[in-house]
Amino acid sequence: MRSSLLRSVKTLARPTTARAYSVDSVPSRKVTVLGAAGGIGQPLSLLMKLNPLVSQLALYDIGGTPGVAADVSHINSRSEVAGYMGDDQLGQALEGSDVVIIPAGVPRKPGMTRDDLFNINAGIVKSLCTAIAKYCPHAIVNMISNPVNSTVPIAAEVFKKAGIYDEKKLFGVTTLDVVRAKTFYAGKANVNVAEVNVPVVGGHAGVTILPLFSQATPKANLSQDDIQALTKRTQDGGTEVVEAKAGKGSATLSMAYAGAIFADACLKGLNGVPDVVECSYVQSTITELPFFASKVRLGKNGVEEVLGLGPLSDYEKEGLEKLKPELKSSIEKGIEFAKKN
Ligand SMILES: NC(=O)C1=CN([C@@H]2O[C@H](COP(=O)(O)OP(=O)(O)OC[C@H]3O[C@@H](n4cnc5c(N)ncnc54)[C@H](O)[C@@H]3O)[C@@H](O)[C@H]2O)C=CC1
Ligand SMILES: O=C([O-])CC(=O)C(=O)O
Repeated sequence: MRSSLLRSVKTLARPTTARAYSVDSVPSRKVTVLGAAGGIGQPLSLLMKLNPLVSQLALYDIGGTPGVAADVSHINSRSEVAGYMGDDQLGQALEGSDVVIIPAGVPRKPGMTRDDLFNINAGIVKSLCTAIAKYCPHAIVNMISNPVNSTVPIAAEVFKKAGIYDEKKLFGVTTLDVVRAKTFYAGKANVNVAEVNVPVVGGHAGVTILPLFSQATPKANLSQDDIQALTKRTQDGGTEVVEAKAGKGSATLSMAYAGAIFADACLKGLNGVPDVVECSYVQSTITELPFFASKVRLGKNGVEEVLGLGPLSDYEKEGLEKLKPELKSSIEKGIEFAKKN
């Protein structure tokens, strides 16, 4: 997955006018980024512009999108780029969209939890999802805005109220947890990072992030202390960046990368590429919780199959039980907000 994205980037960066891919064989796909002028939005828009599966790229924000769109549009890759700004243009940005990526909302500052963002971001997500229901009810939605554990249930409720909810099309983007787990594992196990796979399940906040290092490949003989340290570092990865940025926001570049990987997987699934599997926070029955992140097979309609957890170590089993109360209450908080407002 990552290597194919890098291949696309390299191909498109080549200084040649020859087409490195056949546009005719690739279906037209419109991707909309909501929050496109932000810290994540800008590099994510760049990466989506480099993706040859995208034919139309719509960049929406409450401000700043004309500049971002003009800038990105000069890149000599397949997609046509258009910028949209403000409520009046939201419908146009969304109309006909196949995949909507949402990195809109405020990021954390040091000392805050993701849940501290709820009060502002819940309303933003609700209004954007109301517009999605109206203008592109069949689009796949990639939710990045935090707290993901609650914003995905909010989106589901908004879509249910509008009568268009399709659980196969709503995804909480947890790819950054996987990206981090892979990087940290490769460092500790001293293996080639490009070959590493680690599923990360649960949710996207603190202890709800549960990396399954017992299933990591290539296998390495790590001590229990190492596994615990890797688990904690993955769970605290976002906080590590928030603290390093010291008040200037949270992960943006690594998130843009992760968001681009996940959107690319959704597009591949839509286009009928077989065996596209990524971890994502989706409606789920693999535990008693209604939303849960696990490996998901992506297909022409979005989620094709929510895959099970596989064998867990005792440490992971314990982690799974520990995360459930927090994840449950974040889900309930989202549902309650959407029902009340
Ligand atoms: N799922 C994940 O793994 C991650 C999620 N995040 C979350 O992503 C969100 C965005 O983070 P950043 O890009 O760093 O923040 P940012 O503040 O740099 O950018 C957010 C953008 O959203 C825009 N925005 C605000 N209200 C909007 C609305 N109603 N419609 C459209 N756009 C709107 C703002 O104008 C701004 O351009 C935060 O909630 C953050 O916590 C961040 C990193 C990882
Ligand atoms: O930590 C944050 O606030 C942003 C985020 O979700 C991450 O980096 O994983």
